[in-house]
Amino acid sequence: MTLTTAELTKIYQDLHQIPEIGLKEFETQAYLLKVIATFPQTWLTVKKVATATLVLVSGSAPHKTLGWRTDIDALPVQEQTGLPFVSKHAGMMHACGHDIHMSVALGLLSYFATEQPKNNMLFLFQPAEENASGGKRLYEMGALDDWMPDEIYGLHVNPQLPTGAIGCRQGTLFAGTCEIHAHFSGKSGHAAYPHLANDMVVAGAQFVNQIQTIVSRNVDPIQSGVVTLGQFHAGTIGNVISGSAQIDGTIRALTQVMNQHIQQRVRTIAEGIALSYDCQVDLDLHQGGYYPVENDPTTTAAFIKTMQADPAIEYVETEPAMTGEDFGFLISKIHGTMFWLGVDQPYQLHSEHLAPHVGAIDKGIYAMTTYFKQRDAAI
Ligand SMILES: CC(=O)N[C@@H](CCC[C@H](N)C(=O)O)C(=O)O
Repeated sequence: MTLTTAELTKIYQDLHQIPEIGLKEFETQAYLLKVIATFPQTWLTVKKVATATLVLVSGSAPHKTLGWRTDIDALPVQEQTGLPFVSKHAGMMHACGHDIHMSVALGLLSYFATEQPKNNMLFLFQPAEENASGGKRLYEMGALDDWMPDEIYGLHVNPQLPTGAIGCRQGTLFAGTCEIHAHFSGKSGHAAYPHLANDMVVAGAQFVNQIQTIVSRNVDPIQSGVVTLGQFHAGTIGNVISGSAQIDGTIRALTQVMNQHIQQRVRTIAEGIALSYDCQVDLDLHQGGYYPVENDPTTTAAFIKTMQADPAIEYVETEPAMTGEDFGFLISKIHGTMFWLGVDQPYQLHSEHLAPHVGAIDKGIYAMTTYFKQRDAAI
């Protein structure tokens, strides 16, 4: 009854074709429910919460609950992979590998729906990892309360690791992030009369430049941080002075203290620009649940030991990464471990060309089935 490689490949290709933006994963949820309905249901209980799906696997002699979290949302990216199973949703793509994540989760669930564990297991198919802290939302609305896991685990694909390799580390795996949304408002006017207007292209450009000094001048060089401004919209035509500029970006840091320090510098610079350019700034710094992903010492030691002991698993000790994950929130509430699953690609996460190696699915399922069986017996 456990899903076969051919079935998992088909599931992956189907999911790849129906990417949806966070909190709108209706088709994805319907597809997941359809697949889950094909598993033996004897010890499964399925619950829907908006676009999230929670599945409890009731153990034979439960003492604890082991949690597995997968994210289900996609990105507003126009796919350019040329794959025969390309996204059917214009402007949307699984460019962060959540289609692989879901396939691994379904494979794992199909195994434990057939082989009953001793302890309970909770499978959380979570929306909105990319845009709206889906994990934090579910936790805070009490969706996990009845089935709260004692430990929680999750993975993320890694294009830079060989297919199926497992990458992990003690301590921080992923950075904490914080979105920057800055809107500058001045006075529009004719290009020929700058003295009668208040140009937000110039104010915005100064903001972009001054932000570059944060990492070079305000971050301890022994530590690290990133501030990327990925979006700048201002103006409509070359001979009109723009009265507004919208600039969006993201902060990354490996500790919450550093994240907050950088947030404060962004705030101060934005206010300084507003003062010196005599304009208004509306600044929204939004961290949500994107805390640093801090792996728990106990669960991570057990996980790494299992990975290293199995000759069929390629285990790699990885460095912390500046990618973010709203798993950071769940892992701040529930002890657990996150790890990378290699998908061997020349492209980065979020690239319109990303086409993860599908061979990673079986290997991810094998690694986690092995670990969960050992953990289930040990606790
Ligand atoms: C793995 C990955 O790429 N995660 C996203 C998480 C989004 C964080 C948030 N929306 C932000 O932009 O700060 C990432 O961009 O790292």
